[in-house]
Amino acid sequence: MAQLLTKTEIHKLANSLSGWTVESNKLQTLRKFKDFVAAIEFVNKLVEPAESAAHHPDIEISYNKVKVTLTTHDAGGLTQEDFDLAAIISQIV
Ligand SMILES: C[C@H](O)[C@H](O)[C@H]1CNC2=NC(N)=NC(=O)C2=N1
Repeated sequence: MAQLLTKTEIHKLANSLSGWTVESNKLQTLRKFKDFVAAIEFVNKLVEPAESAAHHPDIEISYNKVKVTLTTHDAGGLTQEDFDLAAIISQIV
């Protein structure tokens, strides 16, 4: 299982990642699309990278907005796996 990152490591990694905030041991990003269909299309694009990494985002959909939250449930906080997946998700349009 991936190891929990220290606060210093989290701070450093978060600084090199744009568009994400760190909220109580979670990484979060909010993406906005033209409509619900476009939001769902984005969510569908998260499936392959999540399955490949065996690491899965928590997802909230509200009409045209998608909130993606990353945390490592097994470890009880943020690990390198969350930052790796965040970097991949950032590339998805
Ligand atoms: C066995 C399996 O790989 C684990 O349970 C994985 C699956 N996906 C996961 N995703 C996330 N976000 N956190 C986890 O701890 C986690 N655990």
